[in-house]
Amino acid sequence: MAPPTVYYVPEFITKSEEAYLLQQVYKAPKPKWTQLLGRRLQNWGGLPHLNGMLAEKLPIWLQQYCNKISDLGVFGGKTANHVLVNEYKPGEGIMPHVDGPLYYPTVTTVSLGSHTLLDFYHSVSTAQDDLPKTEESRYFLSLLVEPRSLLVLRDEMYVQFLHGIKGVNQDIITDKVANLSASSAALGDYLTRSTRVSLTIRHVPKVLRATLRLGK
Ligand SMILES: O=C(O)CCC(=O)C(=O)O
Ligand SMILES: [Fe+2]
Repeated sequence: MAPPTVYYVPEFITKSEEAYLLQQVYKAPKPKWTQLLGRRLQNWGGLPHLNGMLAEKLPIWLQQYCNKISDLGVFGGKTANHVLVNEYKPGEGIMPHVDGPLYYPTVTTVSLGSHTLLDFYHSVSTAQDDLPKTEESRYFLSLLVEPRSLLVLRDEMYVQFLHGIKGVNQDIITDKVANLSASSAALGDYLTRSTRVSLTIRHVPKVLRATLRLGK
């Protein structure tokens, strides 16, 4: 089986690009936000659906970064066409989950405003035995994602593991942080969270094209 693939690129964007992107996110009209339990989000590019996504044109400020990331080749020559903007206040997070089959096999994330710790868990179906497993016993490793970084998760990392963010105000850097050497943190650090905005940039392969048939 292919090893889990993770690319972590610190300082993928500059501070002024970060400020520009945050400004664009907060410029969006209020109805663009969906409030969820523990975070709020903006969906751009269309609503992904098993039958296909009715694609919507991305605004230029997102298209630019879709292009920049796609040019790395992480979507196998395709160009990202979907962006999820998540906003987490300190103490907020996202339950362990898999992203599902709509975007397979690559997910890329640009972080703005704050670091977070992304935690990975073995999925129940890949557990060695069928004893009930606690979240703690399924815990695999964490990745520290810093502001302005790019994270790319591919293939097995995407399929075999759940990912989540704990709803805490502070993260402790342990030896389970797999990308510590690529980050500016050190073992034993306590990192206090501020508001983090993440851009989850993906390629949705199955797209419905709205065809206009007006007359002939
Ligand atoms: O904010 C993040 O980095 C993770 C978001 C996420 O996992 C998702 O939207 O599916
Ligand atoms: Fe996710």
